[in-house]
Amino acid sequence: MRESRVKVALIGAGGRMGREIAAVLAEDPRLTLGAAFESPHSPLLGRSVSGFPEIVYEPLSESALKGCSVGIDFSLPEGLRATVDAFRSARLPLVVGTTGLSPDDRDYVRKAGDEIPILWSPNMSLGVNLLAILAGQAARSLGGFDCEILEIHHRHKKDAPSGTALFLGEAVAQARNQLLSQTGVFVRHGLTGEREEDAIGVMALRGGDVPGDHTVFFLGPGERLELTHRAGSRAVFARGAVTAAAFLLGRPPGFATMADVLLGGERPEE
Ligand SMILES: NC(=O)C1=CN([C@@H]2O[C@H](COP(=O)(O)OP(=O)(O)OC[C@H]3O[C@@H](n4cnc5c(N)ncnc54)[C@H](O)[C@@H]3O)[C@@H](O)[C@H]2O)C=CC1
Ligand SMILES: O=C(O)C1=N[C@H](C(=O)O)C[C@H](O)C1
Repeated sequence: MRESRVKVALIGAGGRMGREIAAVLAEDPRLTLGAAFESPHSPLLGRSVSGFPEIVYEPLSESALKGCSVGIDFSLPEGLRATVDAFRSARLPLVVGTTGLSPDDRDYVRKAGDEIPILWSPNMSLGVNLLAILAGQAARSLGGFDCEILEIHHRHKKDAPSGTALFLGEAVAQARNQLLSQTGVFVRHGLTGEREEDAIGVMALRGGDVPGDHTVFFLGPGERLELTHRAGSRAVFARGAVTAAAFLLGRPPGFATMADVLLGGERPEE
């Protein structure tokens, strides 16, 4: 029988998230896997993808994108610009979940929205995107409280703090009319002196197989508020990524976030 489902090009297909997304696509009624891209140095090249015996891991190329209608990237920042360029040339929409991006990388992704539908979000879960809104509201309501953010991730995570922790910090900073790049404190060690009043501490723990925990603390005189999100497994991120890919299909060029997909565009600053 001819495959009628929309084909997805998956970048970072052999990684933890890539494999999780392939598993979601194997069950999805509308979208399926069309191509599985891996690093040119990956030992997986040439091997079949689990659940898709006809598809082998290969390095990204424009010719291999043919037949695919949308891309999903969960890889590393190093290769991201080349991936964005390939999707711009092919005029295909792209979902990016990769974190650890520099401010310039983020601008590069955003700018691609002039040419293709593109979405970047450091966290594809509904709960975290709502948490960013709640954290912004709390920051506005709890003037004078100190804000600290703590994240915990598995031992294999390569970037710190997590993209989500930075996103939450940006939501709090924005609600206070500040910039996280100016008020964020990412390390404390030794004789640090007293806490700066406007500081937003963003701290990372690593260990075990934790899929992703984030807590935003508001610490005030005699009381504290803790807003926590815990991902039960990576499946929540994978399902979110596939939903985002379906969202981009048929849309005009533009930059989107998961707030557009899951919350009708409601963002932390609103
Ligand atoms: N936005 C979200 O909801 C989430 C984002 N992430 C982020 O996704 C990224 C990947 O996470 P994991 O899957 O845990 O990492 P991983 O290290 O298991 O997988 C990354 C994969 O990308 C491949 N890769 C590297 N360079 C490549 C290139 N140029 N072309 C194609 N493939 C390439 C690697 O060989 C590896 O297989 C990280 O930045 C992580 O923080 C992870 C979970 C959720
Ligand atoms: O690397 C991970 O695993 C995760 N990365 C994302 C991040 O950096 O925020 C999202 C999620 O928490 C899992």
